[in-house]
Amino acid sequence: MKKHSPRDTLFRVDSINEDFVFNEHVVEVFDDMLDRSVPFYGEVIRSSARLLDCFLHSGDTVYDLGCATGTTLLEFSRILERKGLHFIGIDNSAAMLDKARLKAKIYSKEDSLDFLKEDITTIHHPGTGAFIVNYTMQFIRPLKREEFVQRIYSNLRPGGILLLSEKVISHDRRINREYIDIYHAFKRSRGYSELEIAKKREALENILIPFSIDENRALLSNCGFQSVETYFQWFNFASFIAVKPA
Ligand SMILES: Nc1ncnc2c1ncn2[C@@H]1O[C@H](C[S@+](CC[C@H]([NH3+])C(=O)[O-])CC(=O)[O-])[C@@H](O)[C@H]1O
Ligand SMILES: O=C(O)C(=O)Cc1ccccc1
Repeated sequence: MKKHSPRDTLFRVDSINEDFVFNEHVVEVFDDMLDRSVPFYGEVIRSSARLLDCFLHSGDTVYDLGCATGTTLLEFSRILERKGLHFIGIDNSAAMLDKARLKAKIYSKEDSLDFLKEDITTIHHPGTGAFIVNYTMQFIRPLKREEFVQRIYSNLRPGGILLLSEKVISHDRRINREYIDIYHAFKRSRGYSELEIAKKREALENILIPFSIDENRALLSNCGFQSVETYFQWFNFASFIAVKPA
């Protein structure tokens, strides 16, 4: 998939000096950016697929909220091909969805994947088997998150699951600082310069607002999810499974 994605150089020169938005410049380099900015991106997707395999039944529908260019659903449709699931990606960026549809076509998956332009905070898709929300709730205003998760909960069928991946913070200042440094070292190892890392950090300030693992857990529990666990963590990145009671 990387073949189709030019390298992310958005923060190399003075091309972006404003808050981060998902415009066409971002979309063009987006797959390369996620691949180099999210630790174990592919492993999180494959682990998520395992959980879908455990919890879902044939005929279930999976919605990927904030699906971006559709990478996750393409991988699911490959791994879970024989399970008889329906995969639908939702995003509010037309540019992202254009790219997602193009990729689905390139990989001959147009028949098993659908993409909808909707606001993920106002969805109405009752009876859903699973919602995937990867690296997207972190962009929703904190005060709006409970309503967002509540809506996901009420749209799940009994026994359905939410798989949530987020950048997280620690309220222990020392640990938090070290995790951020480790993450920046990871980005340097993936070819980003100090300046690019610093500029990106500034652009995301007040836009990407991470909760701690405990805050995310509490949020999920408060909305009715009784079983909540993490299934992946790498320093300040974590993935959660939350199951709606059957
Ligand atoms: N209110 C909203 N309604 C619809 N879409 C939204 C909204 N807010 C943001 N988005 C969309 O959420 C996506 C977030 S990217 C998720 C990565 C993906 N999950 C991945 O695993 O590849 C993360 C990132 O860009 O850092 C973008 O495509 C936005 O257009
Ligand atoms: O690039 C960064 O520094 C980020 O934190 C961005 C990010 C993190 C996780 C998912 C998507 C984007």
